[in-house]
Amino acid sequence: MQDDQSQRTGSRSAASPPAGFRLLPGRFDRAMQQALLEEIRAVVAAAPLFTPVMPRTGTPFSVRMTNCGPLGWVSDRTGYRYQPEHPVTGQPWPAMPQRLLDLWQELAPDAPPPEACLVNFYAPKARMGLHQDKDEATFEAPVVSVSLGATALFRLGGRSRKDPTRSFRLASGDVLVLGGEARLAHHGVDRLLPGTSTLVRDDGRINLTLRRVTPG
Ligand SMILES: O=C(O)CCC(=O)C(=O)O
Ligand SMILES: [Fe+2]
Repeated sequence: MQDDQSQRTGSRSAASPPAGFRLLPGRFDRAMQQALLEEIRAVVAAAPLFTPVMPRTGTPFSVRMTNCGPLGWVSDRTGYRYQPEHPVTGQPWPAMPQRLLDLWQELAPDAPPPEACLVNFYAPKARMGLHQDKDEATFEAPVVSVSLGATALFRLGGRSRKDPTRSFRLASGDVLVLGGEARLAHHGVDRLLPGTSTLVRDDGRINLTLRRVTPG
């Protein structure tokens, strides 16, 4: 028999996940998801979603983005980077909701506070290719990610792009932590599973990714 965790991670025959990987299914209940969604709506009202493009090629991402916190992650033809202002409005990013700062405190008590919360908005056909989160100047803190809305089929690999990958589902309210050995693990979203949540309208998904960018 598979236990619940191995069923979720599809890890029956694969190697065990890297140390520092944590999946907290249902960490946010529906009421907390709703409250967080309202806070993210306020963030998007102040800092509208933009469509990042790939460096050099200018190919648009299928995911639209914004940020909250002192720094925000952006991508344009000149590269990937963190910056204190919105690339279109030139305004500072809105503050990070206290609920997210509390989550970070709970999951990364020894790390300095998060500086960036990237807000990824996925329409039903959006995806995110396999990548590492490595634009930060420090990897001392974990990446903490919160999923809202449609379930994502998430892929997690290793530090090398060639390492084997495993797939699992990230449902609304799930929290994922990539720290320690897993901090530089490759990961991506293969696709969304339609009809899996009513939280975000039109089968959309929002992912919030909290990161420390500069050394503490
Ligand atoms: O949407 C997700 O679950 C992953 C997002 C991600 O990997 C990123 O923003 O770097
Ligand atoms: Fe990532």
